[in-house]
Amino acid sequence: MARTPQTSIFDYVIVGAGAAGCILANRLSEDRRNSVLLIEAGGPDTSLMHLVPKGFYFTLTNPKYAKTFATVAFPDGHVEQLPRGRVIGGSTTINGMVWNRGWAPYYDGWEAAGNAGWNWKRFLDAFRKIERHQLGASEVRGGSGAVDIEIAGPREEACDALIASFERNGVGYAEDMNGSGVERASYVASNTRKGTRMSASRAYLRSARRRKNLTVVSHTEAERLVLDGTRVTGVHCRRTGGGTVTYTARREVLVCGGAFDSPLLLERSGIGNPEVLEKAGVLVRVPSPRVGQNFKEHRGILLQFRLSGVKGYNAEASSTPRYLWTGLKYLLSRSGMIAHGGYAVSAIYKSDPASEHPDTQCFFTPISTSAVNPMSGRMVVDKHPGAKYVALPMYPTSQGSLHITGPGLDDVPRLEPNFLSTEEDRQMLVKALRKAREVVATEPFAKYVVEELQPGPQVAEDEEIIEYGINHGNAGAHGLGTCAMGPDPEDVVDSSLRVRGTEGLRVVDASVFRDQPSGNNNAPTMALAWIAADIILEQQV
Ligand SMILES: Cc1cc2nc3c(=O)[nH]c(=O)nc-3n(C[C@H](O)[C@H](O)[C@H](O)COP(=O)(O)OP(=O)(O)OC[C@H]3O[C@@H](n4cnc5c(N)ncnc54)[C@H](O)[C@@H]3O)c2cc1C
Repeated sequence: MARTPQTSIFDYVIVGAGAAGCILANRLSEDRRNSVLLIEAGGPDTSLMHLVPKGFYFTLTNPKYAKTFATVAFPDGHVEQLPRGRVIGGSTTINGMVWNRGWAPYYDGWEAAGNAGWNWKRFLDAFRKIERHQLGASEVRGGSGAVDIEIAGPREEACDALIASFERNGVGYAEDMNGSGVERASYVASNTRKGTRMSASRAYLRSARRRKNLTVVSHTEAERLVLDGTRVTGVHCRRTGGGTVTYTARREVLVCGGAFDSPLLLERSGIGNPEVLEKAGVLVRVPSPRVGQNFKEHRGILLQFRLSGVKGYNAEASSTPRYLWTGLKYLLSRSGMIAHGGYAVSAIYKSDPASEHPDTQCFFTPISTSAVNPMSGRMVVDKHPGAKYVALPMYPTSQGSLHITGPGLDDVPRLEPNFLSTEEDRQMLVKALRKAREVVATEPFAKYVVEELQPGPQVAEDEEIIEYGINHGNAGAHGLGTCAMGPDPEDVVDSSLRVRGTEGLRVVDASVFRDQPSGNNNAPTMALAWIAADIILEQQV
C-alpha cells in the first residue's frame, strides 16, 4: 500500500504512474539527493490478473483498473469507449504487451523536423538499456535491462501456416520482430518474464519503492496544476473517497498522465487554447493553442475466420472446464496461450507493392470470438477453431482532438477521434483489408479457412470497406499526439519536453509523439521517458 507522505514538498512531482511515470520515478530517485513524489489516480496493481498476460481481457473492462473515454457519436450513431489504464503501471498493467519499438526512419524524421536530439540512435540506446531480451544482447537488442522480452510461443500450426503464407507473399520470417525495418512476419515479442506480465511498474517501480526518497501515492488524482504566474509550483489533487491535498514541487512538475489525461490536466490548469478554456469556464493562464489537438490513433479492421483441420487456441478456452484446465496448466508451468499477450503473430509489411516502406501491421491469434455474452458484455470464445487477424495501417494522418468541457474532474471531456477523415487513411484501409484477404487466401493457411466471419464477404467494395472501417473498425489503443513536441512556437512542448510558456513543467508521455512510431507505442513511450530522465538530470541545477 502507498505510504502516507511525511511531507508535501518534493523536488520532483510526477503525475501518473504509467509507462513513462514509472521510469521517470525510478531514474530520478536513483540520485538519493532528489526527493520524488509519484501521484497515481488509480489503485495498486496487486491483482493476480495483473501478472497473468491474458489477464488483460478481464482488467481492461474493469472500472477498478481502467477508465474509458467516450467518443462523440460516429456517423451510424454509436459511441465508442476507448480504455486507458487507471492503476499503478497505467496502461502497461492492462495492455496487450506487444513490444514493437517502431521504425528507425520515423525517429530520424522527428529530429529532421526540428526536434534536436530525438533520433533513432538515441532511442536504440534507450531500448537497449531497457530490454532484457530472450534472444540475448546484440547491436539491436538489450540483454540486461529491467524489462524482459520474450517471444510468444509455443509454436502453433495455424500461426506457422500464416507465417508461411506471408512468406509466399514476399514477407519473410524474422525471429525478432524488432530486428530490422524490412517486411517481416514473426511470433510476437512481448514484455513478459517467464510467462508473467512485465509492466512498467513491475520493471521500474517495485524495487525503487524501497528508496526513502521516492514516495508513491495512489488513489490520488491531479485536478489542476498550481501556478505562480507562469511558474508551476505544485499540484492540487483529489483523493478517492474524499478530501484534497496539494503537493509542492521545488524543481519541477512532470506530467505523465498519458495522451488522454495530460492535455485535460493542462487545460483544467488554464494552459491551452483560449477558446476551449473560455468555453469551459477556465481562466486562461498560458495560451497554448495545440493542447488537446493532433489526437492520432490508427483505425484498422478486425477479421475473424472460422477454421477447420487445425486446433488453434479455441479448444483451450471454449467451455468452463477447458478454461479451468488451461488456467491450471498455466499456473503449474507458466506456459501455453495464457502466457503471452494479446496476439501470437505479428507481421509488418507493405499493403501495396508500390509502397515505399512497410505501412501495415497484422496481429494474429488462433482464437475467434464471434459472439458477446449479453450478461457480462465479454467476448465468448467460439466452439469451433477460429482466428483473429487485425489489419492496422501504422501511420495515420487523420487528426482528432480531446478537450475539457468544464473546469472540474467530473466534467466529461469531448473526444473527437476523426478516424479515417483523410483520403490517404481511407485508401490505406482499403489496401490493408485487401492485402489481409490475399494473405489468408494463400496456401498453406488457405486450406484451413472455412469462412470469413467478420467483416464477411459482403464488405467488398471500396466504399463498403471505408464505411465498415469508420463505424465498426478497430482502434489500436495507441492514441497519442495531444501535447505534441515540435519546433514551432505553437507546439505544446519543446525538445526538452518543457511546456512552452511555462517554467517548471514538462510533459513526458505518449502525448508528446506527433505521429505513430509504428503502431504500438508502449516501448517507444518507455524509451522516451528514459531519454527524458537523461535530459532532466543533465539540466538539473
Ligand atoms: C487496452 C490497451 C492495450 C494496449 N496494448 C498495447 C500493446 O500491446 N503494445 C503497446 O506497445 N502498447 C499497447 N497499448 C498502449 C500503451 O500501453 C500505451 O501507449 C502506454 O502505456 C502509454 O504510456 P503513458 O505513460 O503515456 O500512459 P499510461 O501508461 O496510460 O499511464 C498514465 C497514468 O497516469 C495516470 N493518470 C492520468 N491522469 C492522472 C491524474 N490527473 N492524476 C493522477 N494520475 C493520473 C493514469 O491513471 C495512468 O496510470 C495498449 C493500451 C491499452 C489501453
